[in-house]
Amino acid sequence: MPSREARKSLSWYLSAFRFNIRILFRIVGLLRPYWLWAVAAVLCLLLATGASLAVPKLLEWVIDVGLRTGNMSDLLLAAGAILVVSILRGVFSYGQGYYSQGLSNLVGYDLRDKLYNHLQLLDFAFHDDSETGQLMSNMTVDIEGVRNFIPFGLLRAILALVYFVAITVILFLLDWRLALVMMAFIPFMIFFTSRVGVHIRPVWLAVQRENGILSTVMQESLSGVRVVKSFAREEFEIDKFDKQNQLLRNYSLKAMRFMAWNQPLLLFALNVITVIVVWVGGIAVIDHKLTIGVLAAVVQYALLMATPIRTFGFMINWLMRGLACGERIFNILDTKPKIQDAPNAVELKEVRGDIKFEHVSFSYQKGPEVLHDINVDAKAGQMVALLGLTGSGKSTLLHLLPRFYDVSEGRITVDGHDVRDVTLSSLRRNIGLVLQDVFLFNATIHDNIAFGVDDATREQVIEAAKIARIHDFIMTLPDGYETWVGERGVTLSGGQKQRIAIARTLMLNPRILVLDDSTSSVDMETEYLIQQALDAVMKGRTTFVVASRLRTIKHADQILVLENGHIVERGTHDSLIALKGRYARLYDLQLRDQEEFEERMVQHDGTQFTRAAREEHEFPEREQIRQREVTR
Ligand SMILES: Nc1ncnc2c1ncn2[C@@H]1O[C@H](COP(=O)(O)OP(=O)(O)OP(=O)(O)O)[C@@H](O)[C@H]1O
Repeated sequence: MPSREARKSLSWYLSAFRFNIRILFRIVGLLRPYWLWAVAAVLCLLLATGASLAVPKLLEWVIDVGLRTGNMSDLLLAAGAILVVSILRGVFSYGQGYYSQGLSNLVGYDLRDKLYNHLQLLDFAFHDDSETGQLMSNMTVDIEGVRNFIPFGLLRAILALVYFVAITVILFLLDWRLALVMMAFIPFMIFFTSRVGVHIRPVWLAVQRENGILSTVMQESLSGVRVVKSFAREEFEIDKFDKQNQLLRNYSLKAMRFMAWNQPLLLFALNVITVIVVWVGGIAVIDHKLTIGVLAAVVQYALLMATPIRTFGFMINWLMRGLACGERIFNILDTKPKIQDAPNAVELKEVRGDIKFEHVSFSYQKGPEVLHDINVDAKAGQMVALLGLTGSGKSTLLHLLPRFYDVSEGRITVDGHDVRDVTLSSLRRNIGLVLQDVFLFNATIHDNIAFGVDDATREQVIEAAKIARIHDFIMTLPDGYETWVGERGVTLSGGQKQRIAIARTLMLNPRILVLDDSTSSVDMETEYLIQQALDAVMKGRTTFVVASRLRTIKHADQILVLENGHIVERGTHDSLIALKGRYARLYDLQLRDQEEFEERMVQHDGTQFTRAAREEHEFPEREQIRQREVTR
């Protein structure tokens, strides 16, 4: 009866084996669309193997027949046959390399597409939890791992197996006693290979994981390079990268150490056994029980056995690496987006824009509830402004409308349709978004504005840019609309980026607008332009806006004041001021100085301010308001 420990470890091995086999079958399944390539690769592989295995047999014939009879024509025939077989072997080896590499590239291409498409479909919740660097590493290093596994792991495994079985059969046909001696090698091979396989698999998983972390470190410090430099933390970042790089190097070296041991041990065991074969065979030749030709062929085949053995040692590494990479890729592919079309979802057509939040509560994944029993009734064309301290849940509320996340309780309707009952594409097509963190693509201004619309004309783009009050600025650039916006739009200011984002949203001509308008850090002139752009965009559309500008808030049909995820006050500007509650206090604290400044702005020509006027406006009055708030 095996001990409990042994049983436990046996069952662990079995379940690990089953798990690996499942991944292996899934990787093999990736070959299905290219089965002809796979068949061609295996066929070439078999023929190349057959050709190389024929050579020792021909050699035996040369020795035992050609040399003994001294017949020149027999010798020439044998030499010619060896030449032809060698040429064939070269041709088939080329075919095998061509088809197996082709196959691996085709599978790599497919897998990259599949993974990328899936990443595009996965919801916000998945991306909230994922690191960009890990995903980049999945897309590159892991796919390479699976791709390389096909020629170097899978096809070589077949090659090694075919070689091994064929040589064994030939050895038995040549001399079964010597073949039996050779078979003593098999237990060594199984022992060494499985040991290496078991140990190297977690090491490769660690290598892939650390690779992902390294990508994350790199991606973060490069995209945050301005923060790094402004805090003079270059040394810290270099050190962080170096530590992670060392970790990756150590794991890679560990994997190589396992590898490096495996092959020499296997080859040593094979050589010892070959010596025994020569010794046993030599005695048989001396006793005239065996011809020299047969012994020479047996020794040749024993030496040829080194090829599959070397391949086994090598292939186990690619196999385990491929399985580790496959596991990471399939983990993503198996993640189902939680936000997707219901089976009987309908198209949202001819949207009027009536929006209702009915008893909506929401929490992120397993976190605490951040919105509690939210009720909003926005009629088509109305503007709803959200106001509240930071972290009160304003952005979260906006994100529920286009179904970036699904409500935990209650429902949200557009024209009476629950947003979960309509198709995501039709819902999002009708909702224009300008979010807090404006993201521009590494493309021209034209392409950035036209992003949501296929085949948008330059006229349409210019029209949108004019409404968004960005056209005049674009025309001052040497390349105009063809100006290349750098990665993340770094060549533009915050206010310019925001207006391009507004133009991009305008291109969609949506009936519903969601604006997370928190660009409070721009200068007054830009602020004025953004305000004009927003006014133009909101006209005639149902708008939900997180507003920091008084004009927006004052003109809202409904103002919702949020506090810790609750709507604590609602109404129009005047009714809420009269209420003298939280809104009135926020107004005093944040907005009143804007109003007074706007009044003065009208006296100046609306857009131009002197620095003195701005300072005179901003500091003393804001200070007085704060004083009022403190003494209240
Ligand atoms: N992706 C997320 N995962 C988990 N919690 C989140 C996530 N986004 C926001 N939260 C939490 O939800 C709460 C509400 O955040 P939200 O961003 O909606 O506030 P906000 O009012 O828009 O703040 P701000 O004015 O600063 O943008 C906060 O406690 C925040 O920590």
